[in-house]
Amino acid sequence: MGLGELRGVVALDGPSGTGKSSAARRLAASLGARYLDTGAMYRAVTLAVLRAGVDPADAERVTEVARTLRLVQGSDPQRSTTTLDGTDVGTDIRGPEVTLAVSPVSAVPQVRELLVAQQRAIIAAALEDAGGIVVEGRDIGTVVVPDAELKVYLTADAQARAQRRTRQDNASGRTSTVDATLADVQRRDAYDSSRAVSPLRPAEDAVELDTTSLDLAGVLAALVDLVEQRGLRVVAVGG
Ligand SMILES: Nc1ncnc2c1ncn2[C@@H]1O[C@H](COP(=O)(O)OP(=O)(O)O)[C@@H](O)[C@H]1O
Ligand SMILES: Nc1ccn([C@@H]2O[C@H](COP(=O)(O)OP(=O)(O)O)[C@@H](O)[C@H]2O)c(=O)n1
Repeated sequence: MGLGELRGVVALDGPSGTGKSSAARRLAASLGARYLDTGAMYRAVTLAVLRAGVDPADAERVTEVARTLRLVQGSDPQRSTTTLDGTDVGTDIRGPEVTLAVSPVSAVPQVRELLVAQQRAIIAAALEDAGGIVVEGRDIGTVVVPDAELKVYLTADAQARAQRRTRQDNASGRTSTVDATLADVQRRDAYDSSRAVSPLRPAEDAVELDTTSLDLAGVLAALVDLVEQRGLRVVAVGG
């Protein structure tokens, strides 16, 4: 028997390497729901900024790039796609240049305004089509969907997060060391938490889940429990 279907929005927020993408994708897939990776959208705008030769700190020109690009973010948990002007950029947006520049680009209020509007449209369409969606990012519970049925804020020790991210980078052919990754993780944590607009922080009504000593299966089980407790899982008659 399947796990049943998700009804409503699950918002998953938290810093880098806490397991948001992995857990969100698995949760959505196991509950017949859609999945939205909002970080991929900020990364795609950043890639376009870099390709245009624009300084990520130049808010005016960054806004111009964000206004003119054609960004399409998919919501299929089995195959989460990101395209820029019709071309798949799923690999390029994970590169170190984008990771280095993404925080300043994400701090530009006009960029956030454009992307939040697009995210809300994707979420509305997913609720209409599939009934449920798992959305992950930094401001989902606080700004994008403040009335989400379930908000979870994932945390983990910085060291554990850096180890996970380094393993992931090395597995996808990007050489990095734990020390360098730890420095990057801490730099982005500080930048994302201290920006003026939509800083990274838990929503007041979010459930905090520390994933430091949980494996992915453990994180997924905790999330399924929370979905269940909130009555967000609908089991089809005879299912
Ligand atoms: N609880 C966990 N235990 C072990 N590895 C994990 C755990 N959560 C995530 N990972 C691994 O860490 C890496 C980063 O996870 P990811 O889901 O991309 O984090 P985030 O989206 O929060 O940045 C991935 O390779 C993932 O498989
Ligand atoms: N909802 C979101 C999602 C991401 N972001 C920004 O986008 C960056 C990349 O997000 P991500 O989720 O892809 O990053 P990782 O944690 O996976 O490395 C973050 O460091 C934030 O600066 C944001 O500002 N708001």
